[in-house]
Amino acid sequence: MPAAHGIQLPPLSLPPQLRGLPIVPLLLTLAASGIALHLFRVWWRLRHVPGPIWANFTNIQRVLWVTTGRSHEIHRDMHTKYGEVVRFAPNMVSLGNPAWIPQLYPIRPGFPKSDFYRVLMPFTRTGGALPAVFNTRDEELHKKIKSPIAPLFSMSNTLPLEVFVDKTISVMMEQLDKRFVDSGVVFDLSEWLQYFAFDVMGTLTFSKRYGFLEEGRDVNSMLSTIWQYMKRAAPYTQIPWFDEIWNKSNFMATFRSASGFTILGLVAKHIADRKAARITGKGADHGRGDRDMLSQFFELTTNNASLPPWCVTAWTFSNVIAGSDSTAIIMKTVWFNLLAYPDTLNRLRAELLEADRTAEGGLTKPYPSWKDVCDLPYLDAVIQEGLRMHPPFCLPLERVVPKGGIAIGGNFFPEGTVLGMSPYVANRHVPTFGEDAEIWNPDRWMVPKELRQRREAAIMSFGAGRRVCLGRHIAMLELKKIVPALVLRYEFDLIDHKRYVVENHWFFRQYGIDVKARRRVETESEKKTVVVSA
Ligand code: HEM
Repeated sequence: MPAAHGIQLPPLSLPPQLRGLPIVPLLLTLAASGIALHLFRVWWRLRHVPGPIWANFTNIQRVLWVTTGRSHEIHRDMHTKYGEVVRFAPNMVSLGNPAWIPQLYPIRPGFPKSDFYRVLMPFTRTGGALPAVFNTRDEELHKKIKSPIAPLFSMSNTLPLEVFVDKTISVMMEQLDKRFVDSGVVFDLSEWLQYFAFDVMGTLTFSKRYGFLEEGRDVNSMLSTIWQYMKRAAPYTQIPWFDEIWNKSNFMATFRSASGFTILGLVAKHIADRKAARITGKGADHGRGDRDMLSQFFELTTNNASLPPWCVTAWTFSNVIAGSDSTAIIMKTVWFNLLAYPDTLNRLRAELLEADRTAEGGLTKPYPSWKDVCDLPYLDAVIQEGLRMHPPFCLPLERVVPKGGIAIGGNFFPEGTVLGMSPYVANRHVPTFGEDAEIWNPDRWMVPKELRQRREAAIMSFGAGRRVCLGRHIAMLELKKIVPALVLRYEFDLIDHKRYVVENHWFFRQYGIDVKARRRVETESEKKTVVVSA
């Protein structure tokens, strides 16, 4: 043994009583016993819950499910195989019966979101992880940042925004007419619906379209950036402790751009521009005294000093990330299915034409107003069915069982267990939605009131309870505006329904609604149009 600083170290040797024992095998046995004991305890905790064997011991398989892009179907198949309660991971159980929604997603606090949602927080080296209304798990903080903006999203505050939806519709139609109508050019309708949904949210939030519709492309790669962000984040949601080390540490962020950074950059730019405009007195105003949402966000912080300084960023980030893709996904689902099932499209068009004939003065021109169409039963059924078929968020919406544990459906889940229900699974629950739950059938909503209400309460597309979607009225406004507007103006020929592709990485993505467009021959009443300027 070499001397350190001249001190002679004694040779390493075992105590005499241990000499002769097989130390290495002993250590290995001890380690193996420790691991076996740990795995036994992990399994024991939720041993009563059925599921695939590996789910008792590791999260790895559920991470892999998400990487396939088909986790929604895998989750559904797991429920078909194991029943309404399935163990997906050592501490995570998926529930599949919508009757349990009120227990799992109560209105009262005390059933917080799981670490899944922390993964979805954008992270920067200087600012750390940014909590937004959607992803914060801290219930106090959630209340603090949600309460001030909740009134902005009420139905009565949403309706005045209709004029901006109209403007965006007119830009879309101008572009479709110019580029595709009667030219025989095939285009992907799904892309244009996505451009529309984003440009509507851009208008509502910043008084500016992002320019997707005018340019007919993904300007500044914003759409692909959001998609890449989701795609990258989705597998980590299944193993959040790893995200903490890998994506949410300053050390790692030194070497690569942090998650959500680009979108935050875009949000920050809009906020900075607006601050500058406010100083020069050129803040955005819609001209009717209504201010865009960013202006309203600023006003809220001016009057409330107790709000955290990053509030405006968090609210705006929510609008960009939670409000556009989600609505686009439903628009695409509705349109793909209307085209794939032309009977349903014809029936919807007949309902709209009938309304045009019978309503006093006909439907509002050039696009039906919300008031004209909001109560049309078949339109409503079509939108509900679109929401049911492809909910945009398609992994279990996870919550953590509070102190004392909870019994749901005859199963007891101890405190700390993560429970979740996937909207895709709940929305296909056969006893609730019928044997044909896998298939597009708007008629399932044209049923007696009581059954319809039961189905409405069972649909999980907007989430439920305390954390139900804040923007659902805005989404319904957009959906009930764009669908009739396109139905009345165009005939689309779907080239091949097999080109339609869906992928799920927490958000759904669909593409391949390849169509040719023609102008529909309008009735006399429809020809009485008025011009809406963009
Ligand atoms: C069809 C369109 C939409 C669907 C299906 C949808 C779906 C959802 C779902 C499922 C949740 C709850 C997620 C959970 O529990 O983990 C949610 C929350 C939320 N959504 Fe939406 N959303 C849509 C449109 C919008 C729009 C247009 C906005 C904003 C303009 C928006 C803003 C929000 C916000 C802020 C939350 C968080 C609410 C909270 O935690 O208190 N959403 N949405």
